Amino acid sequence: MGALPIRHVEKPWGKEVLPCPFAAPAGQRIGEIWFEPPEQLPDLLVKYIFTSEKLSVQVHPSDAQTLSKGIGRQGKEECWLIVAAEPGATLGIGFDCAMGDDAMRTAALDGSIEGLMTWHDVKPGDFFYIPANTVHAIGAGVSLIEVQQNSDITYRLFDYGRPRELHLEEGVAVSRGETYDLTAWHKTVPPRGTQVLVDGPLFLLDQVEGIPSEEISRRYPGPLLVIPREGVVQVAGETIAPGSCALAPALRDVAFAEDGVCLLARACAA
Ligand SMILES: O=P(O)(O)OC[C@H]1O[C@@H](O)[C@@H](O)[C@@H](O)[C@@H]1O
Repeated sequence: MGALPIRHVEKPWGKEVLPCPFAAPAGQRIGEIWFEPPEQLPDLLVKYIFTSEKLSVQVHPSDAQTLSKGIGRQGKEECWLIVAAEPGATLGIGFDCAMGDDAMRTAALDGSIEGLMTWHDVKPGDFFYIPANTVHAIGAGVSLIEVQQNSDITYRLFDYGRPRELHLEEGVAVSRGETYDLTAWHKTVPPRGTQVLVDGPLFLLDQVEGIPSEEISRRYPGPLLVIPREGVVQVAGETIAPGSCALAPALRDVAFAEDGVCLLARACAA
């Protein structure tokens, strides 16, 4: 119980200098900080992502697609809360115009896929849910918190010529050549206040200011992850500060500060 172990993941698009309270080990370009999923809540992975360059143009399969391929129980849906963004920072999500498989394959091969995607300007507090099969590429100059299904199945369609593996056929097979529906999947999250960010069907995510209401308590009847954003929380007596993520056996084991803000997350029953 308590603070989850942290894993630093090097990425070609990561950063050698991370924003406070994080620190990259000397000489390493860290792109992701993972909080190792605990046994009691194995289906969710929380990460901080820090970018100095664009990530690959990529797509993830759904639960049904991974199951039918025999490559696991979970596909990968994910969501992003932007915590910092340099001026002009963007995220590529979906396409400006509808596109078929052949056009997508050709565009991925010649790199024009980047220009066909819709690049959304971002600022702190922007929140995006990325359903499986949505083609996406996080841009340069952002720090974000990602909550995702605990699966590492990423199909890269295009990687700006970096010498990493691509997964063109698998990727095209599960990609939707569609516009991203901002009305359905984007929210604006003020730095304070209580707000439901994700309401299933795969997981729940809430921002909570102060002491959780009865309504929030009903959404979290069992083990949950607590991610402080502003101020510390105590989880079973352990102090958890911003930049950490803790497992709590239940909401009653968490002492929230009246003026604190944190994120709560749990997976939905399979
Ligand atoms: O394939 P690269 O560019 O390293 O990006 C991989 C990363 O992409 C992001 O969109 C998220 O899905 C992360 O969970 C993932 O680790």
